[in-house]
Amino acid sequence: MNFFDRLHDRIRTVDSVVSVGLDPDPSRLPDHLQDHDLPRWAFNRRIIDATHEHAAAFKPNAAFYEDPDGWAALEETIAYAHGKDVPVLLDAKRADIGNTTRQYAQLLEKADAITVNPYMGRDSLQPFLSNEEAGVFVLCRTSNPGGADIQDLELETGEPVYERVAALADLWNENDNVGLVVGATKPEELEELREQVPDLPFLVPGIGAQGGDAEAAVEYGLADGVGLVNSSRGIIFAGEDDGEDFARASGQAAKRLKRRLNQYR
Ligand SMILES: O=C(O)c1cc(=O)[nH]c(=O)n1[C@@H]1O[C@H](COP(=O)(O)O)[C@@H](O)[C@H]1O
Repeated sequence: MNFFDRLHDRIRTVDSVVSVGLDPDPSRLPDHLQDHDLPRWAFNRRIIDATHEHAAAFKPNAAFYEDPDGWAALEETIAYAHGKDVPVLLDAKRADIGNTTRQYAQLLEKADAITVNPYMGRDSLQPFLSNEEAGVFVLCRTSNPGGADIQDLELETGEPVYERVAALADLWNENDNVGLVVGATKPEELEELREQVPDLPFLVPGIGAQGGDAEAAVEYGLADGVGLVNSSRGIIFAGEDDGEDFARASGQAAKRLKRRLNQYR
């Protein structure tokens, strides 16, 4: 079954478009987990237990796992999320020349979807795009201030680079498996892009810790009701000062976000 069909079912089941970002910054993990063999996995397991009922997806960012223990923690995390029937979007932002990107594409043997970087063009994404089962979210207009440096540059045609990326992603969507990443900090761009590519679901990060616009994220992020609005630190570190009880606040934060976003659906 295609990723977006699975995501559609998951959104219906939990009545939520919340993506819970699993970005377990080691310096912020609770003290009592530091002695665990794999503290990031111990942390994620408790976060998953507390939040899965409100999660349309979990989104681990690969940056928090790129070391031997990290990969082990990531594998455990993905398997555990799948055990709770929650799809996993690996935020890896990958792409490279053909033989290299074919290796990267193996990441999709574990995760259900991935974020990719369009900078190197279609062939650098082909192994991801050819995987009909997997979701491929193409970075389009990112939430960070420096996103403007390249993405907002005007082309000879007058369109900004991010709009060209959206048009290309639409062309690359031969298997109905492509979405865009558009930051909630860019509500006007979200609106324009929704009009430009009405069929592509968006992953919208940048609410919570980055202060983006939750209403615009929902109003423009969803295509036929399908899309994801992500919060990472705002959920997983909600109980940072609560010691052993830290995960309860995460569950509450995920539920609050779900309700807030549902007001706009
Ligand atoms: O691809 C992403 O998910 C992403 C794109 C973007 O434009 N901005 C952005 O913040 N992200 C990711 O979304 C998450 C945001 O985390 P919080 O700011 O803690 O909610 C991080 O994992 C970022 O890497």
